[in-house]
Amino acid sequence: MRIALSADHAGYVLKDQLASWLVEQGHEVEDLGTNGPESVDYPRYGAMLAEALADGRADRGITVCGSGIGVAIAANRNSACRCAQVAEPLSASLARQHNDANAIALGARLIGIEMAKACVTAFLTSDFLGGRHQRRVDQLANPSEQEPA
Ligand SMILES: O=C(CO)[C@H](O)[C@H](O)[C@H](O)COP(=O)(O)O
Repeated sequence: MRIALSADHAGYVLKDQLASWLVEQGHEVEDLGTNGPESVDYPRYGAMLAEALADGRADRGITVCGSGIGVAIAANRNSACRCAQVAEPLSASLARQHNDANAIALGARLIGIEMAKACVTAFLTSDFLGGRHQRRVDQLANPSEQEPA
């Protein structure tokens, strides 16, 4: 699978660990940075991840900041991106099964490498269930099709 990764300064160590591990597993990884501890601003890194998904360079995305929240908010400003902030594997599976998430955001200050790998494995191996979930995902892209309350 082609997987794009990005991180801010709080997440780059975890991002690099995940990138090496994913390459070992045979995935094609695009590392969008950042690549050092200098303080950077997360909106750029969330946005770059979403752009890699939007233009078709990546099938899935993983983005990391201190909490996973900032990069997720930034990535989700691009309508091509459905990014779920997750801290355990069940949420990562549900993000695929119900939300057809094409990206996850991890918090490097919240979870360690083994939990991060468990989340990524669940994200990469779970399939979208379609059906009623497809209707809802379609509504995300086109809010005018939402059913009245
Ligand atoms: O966006 C965040 C919080 O929602 C991320 O966790 C950032 O990595 C964090 O805000 C960075 O904080 P720092 O004090 O500038 O290292």
